[in-house]
Amino acid sequence: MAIILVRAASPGLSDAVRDIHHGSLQCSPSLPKRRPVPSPRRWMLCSLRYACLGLDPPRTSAVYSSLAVNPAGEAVVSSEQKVYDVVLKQAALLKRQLRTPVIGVRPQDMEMPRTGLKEAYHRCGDICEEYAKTFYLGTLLMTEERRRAIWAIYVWCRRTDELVDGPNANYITPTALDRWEKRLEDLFAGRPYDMLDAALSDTISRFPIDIQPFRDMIEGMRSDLKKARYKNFDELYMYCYYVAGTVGLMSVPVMGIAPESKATTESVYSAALALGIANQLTNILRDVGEDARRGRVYLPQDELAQAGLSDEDIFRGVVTNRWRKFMKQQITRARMFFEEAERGVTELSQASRWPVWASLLLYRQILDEIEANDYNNFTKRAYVGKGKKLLALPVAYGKSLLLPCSLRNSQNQN
Ligand SMILES: CC(C)=CCC/C(C)=C/CC/C(C)=C/CC/C(C)=C/[C@@H]1[C@@H](COP(=O)(O)OP(=O)(O)O)[C@]1(C)CC/C=C(\C)CC/C=C(\C)CCC=C(C)C
Ligand SMILES: [Mn+2]
Repeated sequence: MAIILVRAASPGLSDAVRDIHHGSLQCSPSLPKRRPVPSPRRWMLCSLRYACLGLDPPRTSAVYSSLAVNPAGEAVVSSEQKVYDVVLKQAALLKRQLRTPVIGVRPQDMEMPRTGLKEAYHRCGDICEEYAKTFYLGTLLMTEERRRAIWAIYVWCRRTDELVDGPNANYITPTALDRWEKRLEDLFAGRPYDMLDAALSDTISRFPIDIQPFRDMIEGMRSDLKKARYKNFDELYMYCYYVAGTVGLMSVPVMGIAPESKATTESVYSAALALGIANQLTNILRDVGEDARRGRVYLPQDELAQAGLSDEDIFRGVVTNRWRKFMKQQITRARMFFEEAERGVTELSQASRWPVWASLLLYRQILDEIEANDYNNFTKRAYVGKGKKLLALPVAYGKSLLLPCSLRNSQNQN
């Protein structure tokens, strides 16, 4: 049996990789079963996305409908529908837990003095500041408890990403990810392995956070280990949910919904999911050249083919009119997800809105920079300059003062 210790020293990100590499923890991951629930709203959204892009929705893929037919003629559930089921489940859990708060493992019950916990959160804040300075600044406006919780979640996500994207990525195996998942289960059970885990363990005892988005992020890292191509947008959507949509779902219970908001919990979760998807699509469009040099093409293969492009064009890295046209479509789609997300930000509790607006505005500007670079994302990294970054902060602050959309709409109706 594994003995789990809370380490006294403060570990860095690379320690996490080493720990799970040398650790002896095992587990058999079990993904929750998903139920196909056709939803007219999702169907409309998906078909709209295709129509606006001027793309033919491939008949063999399930992108534009909640239920579709695969090449073998079987009915399949689209990724958007599968993920929407997760959204519904998370929203239901949040509503239930807010009605009957469960007393979890409180910090005082854990075998770590309060000063240790303080130090753990402090370290999470430092890591967050080091890796995501603007976002860290935004969190400073949040209440202390929420800010620390977001730092702890950020650090867990960053460590998870670092496993497959960091300097030791070549040594990471599916077994190592299984061990990371076992560690996750342990910290959810109040048995953190190190001090950074302890901060998250404390956070999940204070906020109604579910384990599923965390498990799903690890699943995304598993897929990164074995998959370097995406047949269509349906496959890419699932990947984006795993590695980024999950972040949105993890964050909502901490950020909180404004007490005056009239929006449904599901719609706020949907917006959070959309922001994660939008960010990840943007990240993929920014990093086309960098990813290609690692042998990875995240862009949907069928859409590349429809545009008369192939992997070879990407490896060659020459900006042609075909490429520009293709990129315009991809950018349009990413912007649609940002638009969907915008509606949800205003529904968050007032103090949480600023960092989310800031990150939305800043990340979306990367798309403008790709355009400004004449779509050369092969050799030029789209980068938002300091001036524009600084300007986004007061704009985000102004937006965070607006009343929730749901309230404005209901006032207009009265
Ligand atoms: C305020 C805010 C943004 C809170 C989220 C904080 C948080 C917990 C972030 C974790 C991010 C993270 C480390 C994810 C791991 C996987 C990963 C790296 C995903 C990519 C992020 C960008 O990273 P970067 O540019 O550094 O990429 P490289 O590694 O260099 O390639 C992603 C593109 C995804 C990030 C996704 C989000 C930040 C989701 C944000 C959504 C919300 C906070 C929900 C807000 C609520 C509503 C209602 C809209
Ligand atoms: Mn990237």
